[in-house]
Amino acid sequence: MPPTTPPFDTTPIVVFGPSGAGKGTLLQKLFAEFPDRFGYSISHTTRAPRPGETHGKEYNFTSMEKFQEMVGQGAFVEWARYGSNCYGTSVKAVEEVEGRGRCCVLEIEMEGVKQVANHPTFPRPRFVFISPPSPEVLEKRLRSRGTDKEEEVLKRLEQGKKEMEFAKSGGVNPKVVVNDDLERAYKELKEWVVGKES
Ligand SMILES: Nc1ncnc2c1ncn2[C@@H]1O[C@H](COP(=O)(O)OP(=O)(O)OP(=O)(O)O)[C@@H](O)[C@H]1O
Repeated sequence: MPPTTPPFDTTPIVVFGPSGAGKGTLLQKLFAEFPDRFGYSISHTTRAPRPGETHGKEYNFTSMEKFQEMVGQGAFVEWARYGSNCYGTSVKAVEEVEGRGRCCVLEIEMEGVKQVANHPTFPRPRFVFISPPSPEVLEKRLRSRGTDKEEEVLKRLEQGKKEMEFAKSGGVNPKVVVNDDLERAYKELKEWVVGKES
């Protein structure tokens, strides 16, 4: 699969998969190997900025009223409410990454993936699902990552099952990369993302 339009294909890439499957680990490798090729979009949020956070840098901070207005206008590729705050990726934020000549990478969860796939105007991105080799390995990785309490681990595993079912359901028909051996999985992801030229 060669790179397409000059200098390369900037069609956004949606990365999803169970928590602990290795999305962050794989993307970190990709961004490190290709520092000028990819970018994350700046999300909108209704939560207040934390000390040190700047509007337009970490997030586009916005009021709930404005956020809801944008939802009504179809301005978000995907959005969600977590607790009392809303978070979303705007079409414009994705286009800004493309405008900088970079390929926008969206690392999102299942509900967001469904919204992206069903968005009325947003062009279809490329979908890749990062799968753990097995549920047992996923559990082991989540535990050895050591970032979550027991209750959180169980919640992530439960949600992970739903993500696995969704990926198989044919809704978005993603490229599937099984993250068994990290170097092998990375090579497969890289070849799918950038082609075999690198
Ligand atoms: N191929 C692999 N073999 C062994 N361990 C791995 C592999 N890939 C990732 N890991 C480890 O598994 C854990 C989970 O990986 P990571 O944090 O990248 O997952 P994630 O999908 O980004 O999770 P989240 O959605 O919660 O951010 C980490 O401790 C990571 O170092």
